[in-house]
Formats: sequence, C-alpha cells, structure tokens
Amino acid sequence: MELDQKVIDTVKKVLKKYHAKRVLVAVSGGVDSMVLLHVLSQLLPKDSFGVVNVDHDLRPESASEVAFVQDFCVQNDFQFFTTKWMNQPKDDIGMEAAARKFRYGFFKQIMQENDFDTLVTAHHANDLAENMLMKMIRSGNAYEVVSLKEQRPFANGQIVRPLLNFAKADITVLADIHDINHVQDQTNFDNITMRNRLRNNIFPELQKENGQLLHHFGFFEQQILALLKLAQEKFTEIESQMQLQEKPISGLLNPVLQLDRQQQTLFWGNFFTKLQLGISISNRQIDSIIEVVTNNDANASINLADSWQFIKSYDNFVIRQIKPQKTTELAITLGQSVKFLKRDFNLSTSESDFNLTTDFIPKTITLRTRRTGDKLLLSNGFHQKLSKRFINEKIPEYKRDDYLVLLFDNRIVWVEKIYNMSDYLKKGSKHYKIKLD
Ligand SMILES: Nc1ncnc2c1ncn2[C@@H]1O[C@H](COP(=O)(O)OP(=O)(O)OP(=O)(O)O)[C@@H](O)[C@H]1O
Repeated sequence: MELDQKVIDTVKKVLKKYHAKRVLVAVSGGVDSMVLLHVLSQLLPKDSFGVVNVDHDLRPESASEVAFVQDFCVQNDFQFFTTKWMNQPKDDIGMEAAARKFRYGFFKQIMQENDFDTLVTAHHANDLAENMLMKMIRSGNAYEVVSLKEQRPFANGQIVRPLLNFAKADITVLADIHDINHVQDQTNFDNITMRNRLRNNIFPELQKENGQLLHHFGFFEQQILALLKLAQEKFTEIESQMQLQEKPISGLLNPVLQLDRQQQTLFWGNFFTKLQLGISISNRQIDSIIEVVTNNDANASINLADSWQFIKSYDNFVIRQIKPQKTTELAITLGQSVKFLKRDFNLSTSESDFNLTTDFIPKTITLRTRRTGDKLLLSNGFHQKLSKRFINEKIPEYKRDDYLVLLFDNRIVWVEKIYNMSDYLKKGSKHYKIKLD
C-alpha cells in the first residue's frame, strides 16, 4: 500500500477505535503536526475538529511560528486556539517539564471549554523510541519504559497518538509529496538536551546497526505492555487482599510479601505510579521500602520527596505527607477553651463529673505533644517511659505525635487515651474535668 494511503487508513482506524468525535489537534507548526493536520482535515468535517497551539515564547522565532499556524488555519477556515506562556521559570532547570505542564494545562482548558473529547498529537515512532531509551538511561524501570501510549485518558476525554507506528522519515516524505509547509524548530539541532543528543547522534548510529530498530522498539514496547498487563492482574489481586484505605493511604503489607524481590519492585513502582502523588520515587527509595517491609523492625519510615513518607507500622504501611506542626506547646489556664492540633480542649475543676484526679494544685498547666525523655509516674514512685507506653499500647509510630500530653508543673498527668495519673494515685484530692473534641 502506498505510504500516503497507509497513513490515512491508520489515522482513521485509530480514531474509530477510540471513538473520537470532537478532535483537538495539537499543532506546533513542525513537520509532524502539519502532516497530521493535513491528514485529519481530509478525514474529518471542519466543524468536528479544532487546532490548538501554544507559544512558549522561549525563542525569538516563536511568535512567527504561531502566526504561521494561525494563518494556515484562517486560510483553511479551521477553528484555532492559542495562548502565550508568560510565567517561565527564571533558570533553565526544569524548563522542558514546566513548558509541558503549561502546554497540557492549556490543551485541557480548551478541551473542556469547547467540548472536545479527544486531543490528537503527532508523536511518532522516533519519539517513542527516544522516550524509551531516555527512560532506560534514567531509571531502567519496566513500569516507566512505556510512556507514550496510543491512547490514554486526558482532561474530560483522552489523548490519542495515531502516528506512533510511523517513522519521522515517513512523515517527512509525506510532507514533501504534498508540499506541506512547516516551520523548522532550530532547538532540535542544539545538543543541550539528552533528547536531542539521542535524536541527532545516537539514533542515527543505532539505525546503521539495524534499519528495523524503530520497529523493534515498537515490538518491545508492545511486549512490555502485555507483560505489565499480566502483572497488573496479579497486583490487583494483591491489592484487594491489602484492605487499602485512602485517607491516609494505607493497607496491610503481608499480601505483597508473597512476591519475590524483583516482583515487589515492580509492585511498588506500579503502585506509586497509580497514586500520582506528584513526586518521583527513585530506585533506591523503592529498594529501601522493600528492605523495611521485609525486615523485622516493627516501625520504620522512608523519606520520599516533598515531605512524603512511607511508613511501616507493624503489619501495615502508611504513605503520608508530613506537614510541620506549628505549635507544639501551649500554656493553658483552668476553664480556658483552646484549639490545639485542630482539636478543642478544655480543662476545668469539677466536684462530681471528673475524669482526672491529682494530689496537688498546679502552678502551670501545659498542653503539648510528646518529647524524648517523657516519663509517666506509676504506683510506688516508679516511672515508665512514654515511648515504652506507646509501644505497649501498640500505637503506630507515625501517630504518636498526634497524642495530646497534659502537664501540671512539668509533670505528665494525662496522655490522651493511654495514661491518667489518677490510676496510679492512692488517693487524690483535686478533681478535674477534661473535655476533648
Ligand atoms: N507548542 C505546541 N503547540 C501545540 N502542540 C504542540 C506544541 N509542542 C508540541 N506539540 C504537540 O506535541 C507533539 C510532540 O511534540 P514534541 O515532540 O516537541 O513534544 P515532547 O516534549 O517530545 O512530547 P510531549 O508533547 O509529550 O511533551 C507535537 O507533534 C504536537 O502534536
């Protein structure tokens, strides 16, 4: 079949397969997206597609590139949406990712406001192979290798990439045959980014070794996807045994332990990918997680990015973001109602309705959270470490900072739920009422 027809048939088939109805085409003005636009305009009626373009304003030529796409759309009477990126980061680090975030944010907005169900991009076989090799170089994680899929959910609908089976060379041939005008992104030739170095230096060399290289990347991706699908079935079964909770994200650890170490790596990688915490988890962090999950310590935690923590607590795990607590100590007076750790606390004297009894009247009363070295008075003048009491009561490590501790003259008289000095006094004379919501 002629290349021309093959591309048209493929794009048609892919759109049909994913039930694309109202299509938004992402057009940068480069050869790939201009060819895609050419094909789509032959397949779809004008009122069922629109063109979207983002001016990242990172190069002097960008305004003229937008103008090029805009003029093309006006001449052909295509719906056109564009915006200019204003809030670029000050330095270059993370610029590509920030630009992508902005771009996809705008795509999403246009889809939602104009009722498009499908965003179509011109990613092709070279993009797929470059992406896979970049993931190989950066992490080597099987669950990350596949990142450019033919279809994935996006905004109020989906992203579809119908050109993934075509090489850049094929697309360029089509542009030549049909005399399709396009802009040339000069930054493609800078070898500053890894992507460009792969594109310009590495891939041409690899392709000399085997002309079928791009197809082989395609096969590899398909096979990894199939394997991940099989693994996913097993993981879903395991997750159902873990009794997962959402707030905080937690569950039982035992079901994961039926997997061998490499399978656990895949499990946690897959699990974190699904959670979408907005942070990346390194191989070393996953290794540490497996380490603490499989060792004998009852409590342990692994710090992840952005104050997230993976916590092992006895048979359970918890993943939560630790927000620094502002106030950790509060001086209070009798009868005063205070808010502490988001809860209402009130201490008053009481003759009948009491739940705390002491044998002394305090000069100072303090409410706080636990501290190292905290001790609890037991009978006969003996003391017990508060940390020991937490362990005996099987209170998970990560919850211990939430427990309120009440002190009279620097002596602990009460710890929420787990200690009350009255229980250890032979007889007390002063009665107090603690109210806590
Ligand atoms: N500025 C832009 N405006 C509209 N569409 C764009 C723009 N840049 C890229 N696209 C769309 O995304 C496709 C891929 O572009 P490109 O390869 O430059 O992006 P990438 O950074 O590799 O990938 P991704 O789009 O997933 O971030 C293009 O073929 C086009 O469909």
